[in-house]
Amino acid sequence: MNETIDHRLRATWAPDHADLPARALRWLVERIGRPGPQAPVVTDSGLAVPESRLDAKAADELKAVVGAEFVLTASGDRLGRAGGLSYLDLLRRRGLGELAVPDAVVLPATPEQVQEVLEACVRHDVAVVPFGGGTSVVGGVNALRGAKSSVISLDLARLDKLVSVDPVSHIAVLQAGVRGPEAERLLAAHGFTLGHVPQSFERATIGGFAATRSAGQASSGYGRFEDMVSSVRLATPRGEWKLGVAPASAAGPDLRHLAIGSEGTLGVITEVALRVRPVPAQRRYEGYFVDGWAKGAEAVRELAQNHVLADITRLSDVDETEVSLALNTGLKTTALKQYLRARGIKNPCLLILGWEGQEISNRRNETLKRLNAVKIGRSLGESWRHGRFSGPRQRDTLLDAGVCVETLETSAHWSKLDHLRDAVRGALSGALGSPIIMCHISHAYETGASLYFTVLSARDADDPVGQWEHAKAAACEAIKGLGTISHHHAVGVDHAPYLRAEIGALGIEVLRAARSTVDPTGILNPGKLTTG
Ligand SMILES: Cc1cc2nc3c(=O)[nH]c(=O)nc-3n(C[C@H](O)[C@H](O)[C@H](O)COP(=O)(O)OP(=O)(O)OC[C@H]3O[C@@H](n4cnc5c(N)ncnc54)[C@H](O)[C@@H]3O)c2cc1C
Repeated sequence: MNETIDHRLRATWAPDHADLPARALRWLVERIGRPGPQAPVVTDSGLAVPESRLDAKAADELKAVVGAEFVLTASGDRLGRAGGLSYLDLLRRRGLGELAVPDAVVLPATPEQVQEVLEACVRHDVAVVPFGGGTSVVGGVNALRGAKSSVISLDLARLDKLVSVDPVSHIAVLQAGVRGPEAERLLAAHGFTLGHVPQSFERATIGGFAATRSAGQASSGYGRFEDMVSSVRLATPRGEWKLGVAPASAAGPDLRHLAIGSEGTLGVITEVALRVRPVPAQRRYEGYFVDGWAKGAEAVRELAQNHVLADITRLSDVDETEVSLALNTGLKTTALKQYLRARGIKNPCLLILGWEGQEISNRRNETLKRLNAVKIGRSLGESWRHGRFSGPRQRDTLLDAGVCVETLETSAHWSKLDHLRDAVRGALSGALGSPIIMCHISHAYETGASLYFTVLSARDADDPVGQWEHAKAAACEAIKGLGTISHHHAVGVDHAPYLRAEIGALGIEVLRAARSTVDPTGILNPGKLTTG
C-alpha cells in the first residue's frame, strides 16, 4: 500500500530537501533582491485544527463500510489532507493563511466501498472531496464544505492494485489510488509502460491524472493522460457509471470526456483502463542550444508540424536556461557560453529532446540544422533526465529561504503564443516588481503549444498570500482571450472564476446540469470547477 500521509510530509514535497549552493542563493539575491523573512514549517500543534463536525451516526455508518480503523479523525491525519501543494497551500502550512481541514479522512479499499461511502454521505448530507496524491496546485483538494455542515476527505490510497492486463489489446486496468512509480513497477512486470511522467509523478495517482487531464513530460510521444484512457469506472451518488467499450466510437458524444477532467465533481474514479506500450528497448536524451526563443519555438513548431517531435520535447527560454545552468547542471557555464557564442548562439535557449525507443528521423535533424541548433550531446540530456523531479525539492528550499516561488501554465495556438507569453510576463512583472520569470514549452502540438512559467520573487513580508493572489489574478486576466486558463493543472478553486470566459455561460450551465444529474444533493467536491 502507499505510504500514509501526515502533515509533516505534506508541508514539503519530500523529506530530502535539495540544497541550494550558497553561490546560487547569492546569484538569486542579486536578481530579485533580499528574500522575505524565513517561514519554517510549523508543527501540527502550531496550526489551528477545528473540532471534527462529522456527526456520530454518519461516522458509524462510514466505519461499518470501510472498517473503524479507516475512518480517521485525529488532527494529524486531517491536516495531512487539508489542501494540495500550491505555493499558497505550502504557505498555509507554515502558519501563513488558513487551511481548510476535513472533518474526517475515509479510506475505502474497493470500488464497491467507494460507492457505499458516497451513498452514506448522501444520506447524511456530508460533502466529499476525493483525494488522490494531493498534489493539486489549484485548490482541487481543499476541504470545502459548500452548503454542507461537514466534509470528508475520501483518500483513495488503498485502491492500489493492477486489476488486469490485456497484452493483446495493450490495455491495463489500474485502480485510482496507484501512484506513478507503482504504476510503472506493476506494468513493467508485464513488459509494459504507461509513459505518463508529470513532474508530480512520485506522488500523484492514476485517478488524479484522469480527474485533472494531466500531461506528462513525455506527452509529445505518449500523449496526454486523456489520450491513454480507454475506459473509466466511477462511483456516483446515483450509482456506478462505466464509460468506454471500444477503441473508437460514433455512439454520440464521448462521455468519457465528461468524467476525465471532472475533478471529483461528477463522481469518484475508481478504475481506469489505459493504453499501455511495451517498455522501450532504449532511451536517448540529448541537449541542444538554439539562439533565442523565437528560433527555438520555430524549431518545435516545425518538428510538431512535420510529425517528428521527440517523445520529450522541452524548450527553455533564455531566463530558464540561465537559471538551470546556474543552479542545476554543474557544467562549466562560462566555458559553455563561450563555446556557444563561437557557434553563433548569443542568447542560449536549451532544447531537450528525449527519444524512447524511436529511430531518430532525418527530417528532425534537418530542422535542427537549418535553425543552427548546436548539439551538446547526451550529457546535458541525461543531466536533465536525472534532475527531472528535483524542481519541487528546490522549491522547498527556496520557500524556506523566504522566496515567493510558484508556477503557472497555459497554452495557445502558434500564431498567438508569443503574444500570450509577453502578456503573462508583463502581468507578472507589473504585479511583482522585479521577479525572475522563466518560461518553457514542454507540450507541443501541430497547432500550438503549452507555456509553463516559473516565477521567483522576494516574498512580501507583510502580506505574502495577497502578494501571490494579486500576481496570479493579473496573469489569469492576461491569459483571457489568448489561451486556456489551464493546459494541465486543471481548474480547482483557483481557476474557477476564469472558466466562464473560456467555455461561455452555456458551458457552465451544461457542467452544472451534469453535476446536478449525477449528484442531486451536491455532495461532490463543492466549490471546485464551477463556482457556486
Ligand atoms: C511539484 C508539482 C509538479 C506538478 N507537475 C505536473 C505535471 O508535470 N503535469 C501535470 O499534469 N500536473 C502536474 N502537477 C499537478 C498535479 O500533480 C496533477 O494535477 C495531478 O494529476 C494530480 O494528481 P493527484 O493524484 O495528486 O490528485 P489530487 O491532487 O489528489 O486531486 C486533484 C483533483 O482531482 C480530484 N481527484 C483526485 N482523485 C480522484 C478520483 N479518483 N476520482 C475523482 N476525482 C479525483 C480531486 O478531488 C482534485 O479535485 C504538479 C503538481 C506539483 C505539486
